[in-house]
Amino acid sequence: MTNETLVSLENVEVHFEEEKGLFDFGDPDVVRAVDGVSLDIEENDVVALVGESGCGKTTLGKTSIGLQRPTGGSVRYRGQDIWDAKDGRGDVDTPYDEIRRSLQIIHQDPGSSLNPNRRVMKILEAPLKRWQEEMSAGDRRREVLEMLERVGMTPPNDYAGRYPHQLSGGEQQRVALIRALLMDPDLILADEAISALDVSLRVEMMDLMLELQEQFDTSFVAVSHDLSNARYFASHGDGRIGVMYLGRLVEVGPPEQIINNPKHPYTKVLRWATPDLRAGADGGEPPVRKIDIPDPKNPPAGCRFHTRCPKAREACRGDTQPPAYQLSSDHKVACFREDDGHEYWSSSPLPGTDDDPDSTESDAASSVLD
Ligand SMILES: Nc1ncnc2c1ncn2[C@@H]1O[C@H](COP(=O)(O)OP(=O)(O)OP(=O)(O)O)[C@@H](O)[C@H]1O
Repeated sequence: MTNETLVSLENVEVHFEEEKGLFDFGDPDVVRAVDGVSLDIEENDVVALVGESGCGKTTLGKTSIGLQRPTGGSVRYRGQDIWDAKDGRGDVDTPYDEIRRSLQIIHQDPGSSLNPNRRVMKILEAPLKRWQEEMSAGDRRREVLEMLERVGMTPPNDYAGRYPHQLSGGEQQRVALIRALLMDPDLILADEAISALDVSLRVEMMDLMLELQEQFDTSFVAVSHDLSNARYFASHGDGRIGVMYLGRLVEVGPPEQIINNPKHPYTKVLRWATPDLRAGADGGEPPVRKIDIPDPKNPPAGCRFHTRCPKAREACRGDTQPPAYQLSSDHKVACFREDDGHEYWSSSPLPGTDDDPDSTESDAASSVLD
């Protein structure tokens, strides 16, 4: 991994205003899908975003590739603010078209993103026609066939002549991956790109993405609700796992740190909730006080996780959200417990937490996540 920053998110917010009914005159409800996230994505980087449904993974992923406009903060591609480039504000060093080409996406359901009326050859020639206008028709076809062969779709001529519905889910996802790569992108967002595949095909697809990542010098942001898959992808790609909770990035770090030595109490919950990873100390009750995830339209003050956290104290529900404490060059945690001098340590444990002297049995429930 080189240290050149490709995409830099600084204090990014994405707040969605919910539509009101015709006779509903109050202020619109605001969903804080992403709320104050900073993250640098390097060249040849791999970042796997994990967290419960609705925590903002997809929104953050789309914001990283310029598909979602943030309502606050900035998103830069090689130093150029993406939305300034789009709106033509200030001196634009990198044109928006180039940014769009460099930041690509593959979706969970490739079937719906591939034109059902076009054969694979036509689908895959399109990006080359658009971005490499000087390429001859013969070279274009050769390149497409070579890519099909590279991803194991052989004989390539046969696959090139098929329509998307004549491909399996795994083959459709390969075509979507080739189409993204033919744009010669710097970063691909893989949004739950393997979750619709049979379990047996998931590792194969992750291996293929990582193999091509090396060959094409591309970075990946992978959105996943499964911590084991995120671990596989991030560890084989020499990358990081980012754990999200209610719009916040609560921990980001190398996969082995996140799995074997998680620092944020919420990361421990995620590990507990992942059967493949639940072992030893995690074997018993879930390390959480309440199952219910708070409403993202009305998130708790202070640390977003304090209503469920078994370590929460009075200081966690104050006005301040925990900043990201840097534990090592690539490991950050947003929990007051990482600051030895924080008032957390002198404040009273909240009722029902591990340190509450009046607490008896944990009132944790037996199932935590969906
Ligand atoms: N266009 C939108 N308009 C309004 N609310 C939205 C919009 N997109 C997302 N949201 C809301 O923002 C929050 C975060 O959604 P997002 O899809 O980013 O979460 P996620 O972690 O990717 O969830 P999942 O794993 O279920 O896809 C959710 O409460 C969702 O309902």
